[in-house]
Amino acid sequence: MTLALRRINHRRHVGRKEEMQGEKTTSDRPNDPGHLLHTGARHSDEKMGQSVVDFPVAVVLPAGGCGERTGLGTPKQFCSLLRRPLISYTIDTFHRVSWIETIVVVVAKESLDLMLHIAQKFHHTKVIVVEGGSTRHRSIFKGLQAFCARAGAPPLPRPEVVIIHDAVRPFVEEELLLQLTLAAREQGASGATRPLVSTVIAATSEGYLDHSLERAKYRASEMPQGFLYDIIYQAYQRCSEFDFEFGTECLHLALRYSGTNARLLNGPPTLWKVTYKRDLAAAESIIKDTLSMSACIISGALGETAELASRLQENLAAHSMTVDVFPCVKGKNELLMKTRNFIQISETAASLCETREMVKIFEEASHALLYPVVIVWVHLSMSEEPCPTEKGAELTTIMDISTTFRKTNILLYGIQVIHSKVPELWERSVERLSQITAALVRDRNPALTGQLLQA
Ligand SMILES: Nc1ccn([C@@H]2O[C@H](COP(=O)(O)OP(=O)(O)OP(=O)(O)O)[C@@H](O)[C@H]2O)c(=O)n1
Ligand SMILES: O=P(O)(O)OC[C@@H](O)[C@@H](O)[C@@H](O)CO
Repeated sequence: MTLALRRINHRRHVGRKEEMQGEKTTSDRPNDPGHLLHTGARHSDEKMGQSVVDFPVAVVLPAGGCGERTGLGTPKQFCSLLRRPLISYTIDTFHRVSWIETIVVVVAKESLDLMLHIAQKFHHTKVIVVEGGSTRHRSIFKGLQAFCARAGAPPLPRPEVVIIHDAVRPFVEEELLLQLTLAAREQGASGATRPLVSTVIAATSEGYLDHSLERAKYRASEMPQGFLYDIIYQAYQRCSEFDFEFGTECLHLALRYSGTNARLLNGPPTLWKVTYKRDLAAAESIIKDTLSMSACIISGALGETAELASRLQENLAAHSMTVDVFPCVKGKNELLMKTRNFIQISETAASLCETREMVKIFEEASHALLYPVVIVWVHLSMSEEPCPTEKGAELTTIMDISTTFRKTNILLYGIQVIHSKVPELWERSVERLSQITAALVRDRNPALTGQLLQA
């Protein structure tokens, strides 16, 4: 689908002076990042969702704000996490849901071209970009209007259910989307909620406590939210200027203007919204956690490298990494596509040819397009005095090919480890190798690519 750019009237976003939203809620269950991002295998939910969602579903992602509360010059939805804009992570989650047909992204006029570029660069082919409004509600309404006949642009197929989700909430689960969609189809509206962390109080105009609310009776309203398209569209058609300007709750509009009481669903702690600068760091940390949970060691067939592979596998488990070991990756393309971290152990630089072969498969499949792939090349030197010229040659090779790989988001690191005959020295080297490898996989720092580190 070509990306259609709809220039619908637009006025600049004027920062709303809303109460600062509460902090991210504390986790009432382990914040397991593993399921948040589709970093490899497709989810079985997609098949399940496809069987029950036999009606058209679309998404509207309001992304027209300027992110004033981050204090950054770039609107937070376009700030990079692991060299990819935050909004692309949110889009990708919806993009992978097979029963979602269209994703309307609503951005400020000055971000239209940038958003189109992001959609094209990261293959977000379900995306339609429209111009937003001066407030979030106005932007959402612009997004909904993309499904109506508009002068100068063909309307999009009208969905039965529309999911509205803040573009700056990157961690949303497909299972929740399915529940909200089915609830919205049945009830007319549905929304995700979380327990309140702080108590809500009302202040007098002089700045004193007027009263506080009984926290147990209230919930925090999060996103995503689902609506029968006609319900929410009618609500926005009837929405007052005050609500357009100062409102923050779509569920309220559905109740007030369409008489629809939304069904409320408990959402996971991952629904938090990136609001402040520190939330960007938190989001990147969660993405790194997700990407560094598993790895594949390619050990070659030699006894020494296989033995080191097994030691490394054991030690990386202590870094909460699930590691598979294979002598080679020939014929394992499916495995390659599910893995983001590779550790190649060899006694000679010749194995870098196999690395090149692996990277060729990644490039053909655009495997590293959305998430960086890490390759740690471990050179096991059986000689206590490695030959300096050989080491120099290896370093040059590593530096050369890592520069080429980085262009396709593949990060190649080198580590040399000397197989000392002194057991204590060898043990220490293996431990250091494990720590360096775990750190390289976890941090995915482009600055260290092409180096030959010493374990
Ligand atoms: N005129 C606006 C204002 C906000 N949003 C979007 O609504 C979502 C939630 O809003 P918020 O977190 O408040 O974003 P900003 O308005 O950008 O933040 P700030 O209030 O700090 O400026 C964001 O994805 C934001 O881009 C929008 O589409 N159009
Ligand atoms: O006020 P903000 O623009 O930061 O947040 C908008 C929404 O995310 C917020 O109102 C949720 O509680 C959903 O209704």
